[in-house]
Amino acid sequence: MYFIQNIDMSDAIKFRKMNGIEGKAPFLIGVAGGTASGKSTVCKRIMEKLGQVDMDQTQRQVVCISQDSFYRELTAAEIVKAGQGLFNFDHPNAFDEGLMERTLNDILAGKKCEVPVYDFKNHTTRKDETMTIYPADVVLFEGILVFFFPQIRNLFHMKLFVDTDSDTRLARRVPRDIIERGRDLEQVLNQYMNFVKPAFEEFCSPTKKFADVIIPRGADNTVAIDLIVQHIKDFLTNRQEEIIVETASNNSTPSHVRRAAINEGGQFKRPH
Ligand SMILES: Nc1ncnc2c1ncn2[C@@H]1O[C@H](COP(=O)(O)OP(=O)(O)O)[C@@H](O)[C@H]1O
Ligand SMILES: O=c1ccn([C@@H]2O[C@H](COP(=O)(O)O)[C@@H](O)[C@H]2O)c(=O)[nH]1
Repeated sequence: MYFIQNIDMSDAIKFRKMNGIEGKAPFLIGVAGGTASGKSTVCKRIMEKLGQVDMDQTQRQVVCISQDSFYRELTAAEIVKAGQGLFNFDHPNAFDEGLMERTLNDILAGKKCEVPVYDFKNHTTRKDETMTIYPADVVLFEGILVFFFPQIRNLFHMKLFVDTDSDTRLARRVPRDIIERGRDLEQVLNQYMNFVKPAFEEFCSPTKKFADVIIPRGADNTVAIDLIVQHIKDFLTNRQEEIIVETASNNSTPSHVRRAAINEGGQFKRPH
């Protein structure tokens, strides 16, 4: 058994990625938690600490997808209700469970996927735009109900629950929905009291028991985030080692790439 000291991508890994020879299933991490608990912010911190944010999308080893992309298309009558804050976006029926499951299975099969982009202002997915998800080694999937559906929950290799108290969540949701999602104060508060809070208690909060790691205080909890980042780094290091060994011994790989993999192997350190 050998260890690699850095996690930079080698020529061997780049060759495989560019030629679609990804093969290996990514490590799939589910990130659940109530609205405005800090799920996206925690995922952003993890990506930042892994040096993924400024990287080209095609080269990223870690990618993040939101469950918001999987809100189902509403009927004309439902869109009118949504505009009045009278549609329940916090109920499991608001999501396209089938599309979510098919997409995650494609991602686990190492396929490149197109994911819808959700428009909160109009309560619909953008007709002319999708987000391309390139094969990666680690995929974060965040959303209020990512642990609710058993078929989806069972796909995760690691489950995180961002646990932020409801006062803080409401205090963050109000300005966010007004500034970023085009709502007014009355609409936000009515929706919160009628749908968001009851649905959190009925559908989201009970899924905390499925989590492997609960993150109190969300992105403020740097200790928890650092532990998770270290776990991902360990996974990436092991994955890189496996790919280098396979590439170096695979005769269909061009010889210069095999040589690069063997050279990378020269950096291996024997354990003490
Ligand atoms: N630790 C924090 N301190 C202050 N503001 C935060 C913190 N975490 C998140 N926020 C803010 O709260 C809002 C909701 O956070 P976000 O990460 O989008 O939550 P979620 O993805 O769970 O809905 C955003 O405006 C974000 O900037
Ligand atoms: O059209 C929509 C769709 C969703 N919502 C609300 O969004 C949150 C989930 O997103 P978070 O980023 O996790 O807060 C959910 O509570 C829905 O109520 C919406 O208001 N309008």
